[in-house]
This record gives sequence, structure tokens and C-alpha cells, in this order.
Amino acid sequence: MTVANIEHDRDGVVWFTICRPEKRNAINFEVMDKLKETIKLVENDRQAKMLVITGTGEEAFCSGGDLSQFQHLQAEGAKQMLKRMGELLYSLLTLSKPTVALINGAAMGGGCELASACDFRYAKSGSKIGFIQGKLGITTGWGGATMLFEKLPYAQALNILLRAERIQAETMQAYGWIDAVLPGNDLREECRQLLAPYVSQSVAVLRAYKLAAVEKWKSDEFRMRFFAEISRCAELWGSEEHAKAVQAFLQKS
Ligand SMILES: CC[C@H](C(=O)O)C(=O)SCCNC(=O)CCNC(=O)[C@H](O)C(C)(C)COP(=O)(O)OP(=O)(O)OC[C@H]1O[C@@H](n2cnc3c(N)ncnc32)[C@H](O)[C@@H]1OP(=O)(O)O
Repeated sequence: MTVANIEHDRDGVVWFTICRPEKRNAINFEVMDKLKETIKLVENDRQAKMLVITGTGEEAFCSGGDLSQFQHLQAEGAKQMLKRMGELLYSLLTLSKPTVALINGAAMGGGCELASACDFRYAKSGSKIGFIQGKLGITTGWGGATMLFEKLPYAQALNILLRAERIQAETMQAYGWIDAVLPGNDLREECRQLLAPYVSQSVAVLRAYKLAAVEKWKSDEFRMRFFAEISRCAELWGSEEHAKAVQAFLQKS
């Protein structure tokens, strides 16, 4: 059973679907490998115009890191895992083609960071969005805070991170993090309708505009901030608060 599906639309849209509904599309090392492969494919495929990332099922887009797999990671192992996914989201953020997170349900923890690395976020009405890492005794560990501070007004970004709460998609739209709330009767078709004006442009035009946007994130200063956030999360990873919070979650399940 594959952990992710990659599909190519005739209009140049590449669809990456996480296929772990039994874990609410949690990200493990296999998903990371598939995502890395897809980002490289979209970057190098002249026919690829856009990348859409979504999840399988009605319940969740992505529930973040796979706690059942990552709970056993100690200091160095945790740091390597966080940096590995951080590099992936950095490459997604700076991909030279427009990207979309199609939020088909709950987005929690690193799932919100995955969506934050995309250019657009379209959410099914009623989806819950949770930068809840603070409640686990850690911070965002895949660059999510740095990206939020880049994409939202400072106080709004800090409000979302410090609250560490589950927030309705409609509210996150008012905050400026969600770009469109969709009925979700046929979510992919509703997404395709939003993308139609974009994919009518040539790959060269889409790529040129995206590069105009991401050049600023290719600076050493931005990368330093992005990976300093990850190092701070790694420091908190070993805290007793984090261990207890993870165990509490896994034992409730
Ligand atoms: C690695 C760091 C990273 C970062 O922030 O940088 C992180 O993402 S840390 C992880 C943060 N994520 C979470 O804490 C989210 C945990 N999940 C949930 O809050 C809920 O599952 C939710 C809202 C996504 C969906 O709720 P729902 O009621 O629909 O489902 P259940 O909670 O009953 O879960 C069903 C089933 O899936 C398993 N599950 C869900 N999320 C994860 C996860 N992140 N890792 C591993 N497993 C997960 C859950 O244990 C249940 O399994 P079952 O065997 O059926 O009991």
C-alpha cells in the first residue's frame, strides 16, 4: 500500500495525495521520500505547471509528524528528522512553480507547516487548523513559524502560534492564512476551477512570477532563520512536557 499518490492532470497540474487515512495522513519517513521525489519531478518537468498537495479521506489533510514513529527519537535523531523535513519544506517553499495545499480536513502540527510552505491554501468548509505544537511542549519544527512570519502580519502570525489552538478554516481565512473556503461537495473539481485561470498561462510565465516571489527566501539570512527555528524545536523535543504530551495522545488513541 503506497503512502502517497502522484497524478498528472492533462492541464499540467501534478497532484500529490498523502494516503495514510488510518493515521490521518501523518507524515513518516516514507511520505518524506515521496514528497521529495515529487518536488524534484515538478521542478524538472517542463510540462508541470503547478503542484497540489492534499490528503486521502474526509477527516484530515495531514496530522503532522507520525507520533507513533517519531516518539522514540532522541536528541540527535529528532534533530535529523526535523532538519530532513525542514529541507523538504524549504524546497517546497522555493519551488519554481505555484503550489496549493488543498485542505480536505483537519491540518494539525506539521500538517499546518506543510500547508504554509505552499503558495495557496484552499480548505474544505469547517476544516480545523491547528498550529498546536505549543500544547505538545515544542514549537513548529519544520520551519512553520518562519514561513508564517513571512506570509502573515506579525501579530496575526504570533497570535496563531502562541494560542496553539484548533481554529476553524473560516477564521483562518479571516486571518489571511486560508485563501479560499470551499463547499467540498467535489473538492478537487472546486480546486480545479480556482486553478483554471493560472494553468491557462505558460509554464515559463508561471515560473517567472514564482521566482520573482521566492528569490528573497533564497538568502542566507532567511535560511539561517528557518533552520534556527528547527534547532530550537529540537532542543525542546527532549523535554518531559513533550514526552508526556505525546504519550497522552498515543494512549488515548
Ligand atoms: C514532528 C514534529 C511536527 C512539527 O510540528 O514540526 C509535528 O507535527 S508533531 C505532531 C503534531 N500533530 C498532532 O499532535 C496531531 C495529532 N492528531 C490529532 O489531533 C487528531 O488525530 C486529528 C485532529 C488529526 C484527527 O482527529 P480524529 O478524531 O479524526 O482521529 P483520531 O485522533 O481518533 O486519530 C485516528 C487515528 O490516527 C492516529 N493519528 C492521528 N494523528 C496522528 C499522528 N500525528 N501521528 C500518529 N498517529 C496519528 C491516531 O493515533 C488514531 O490511531 P488509532 O490506531 O486508530 O487509535
